[in-house]
Amino acid sequence: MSYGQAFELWRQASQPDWDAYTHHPFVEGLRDGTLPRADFLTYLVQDYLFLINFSRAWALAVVKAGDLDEMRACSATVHTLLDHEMSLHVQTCSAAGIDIEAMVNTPEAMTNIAYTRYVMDAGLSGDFLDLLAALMPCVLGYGEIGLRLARDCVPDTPYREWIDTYAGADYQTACAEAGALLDSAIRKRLGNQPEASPRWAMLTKRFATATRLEVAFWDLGRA
Ligand SMILES: Cc1ncc(CN)c(N)n1
Repeated sequence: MSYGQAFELWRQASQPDWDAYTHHPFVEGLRDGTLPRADFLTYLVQDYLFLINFSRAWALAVVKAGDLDEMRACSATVHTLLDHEMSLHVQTCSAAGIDIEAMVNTPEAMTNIAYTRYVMDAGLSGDFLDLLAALMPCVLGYGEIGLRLARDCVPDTPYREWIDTYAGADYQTACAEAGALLDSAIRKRLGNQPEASPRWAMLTKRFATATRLEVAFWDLGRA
């Protein structure tokens, strides 16, 4: 599955952090089923809080978009986050006796604050491309992780539902559309040779920083 040209270039430029993100011990624990349930639930509650702020950042992308097609693509992502991805968190936590009130009343971990506010700042202080560069590791990294784990996980991992959410058609379509949005937004603003633009290095750096914040986010589940 390809998520577009800019993603491929930024992904390569962000090594070895990209692999540290997508092959983190937490991810391997999901794959082989050894991740302790308590760690998973700690992560899921923090991730629920993360997704609330992350949805706000995609809503900011609607504001920063340059035309109706970009607005539609960003608002579709807000909808996917709020009405699909977060259901996984609510249902899994509810089955473990953690209700929504308990989730929203959990204090945000510092790493969580650092990540979502970094993304929000990219959008507030920068333009649409700055914001997209900071948003992409989240969306596309989980797409890549989901596909790999669906292929390589042990058959009886208790984390099959999580894996299926990110490997599933809905999430993979969202990834393909996000990658296409990124390529088209770059082409519209920087032309056909974006790597030659003076902005390219900063955009690459934003993607790399968000990737490092993803690595740190997995560690929340180990608290
Ligand atoms: C921290 C984080 N990064 C990415 C995703 C996938 N949208 C997520 N749910 N949480």
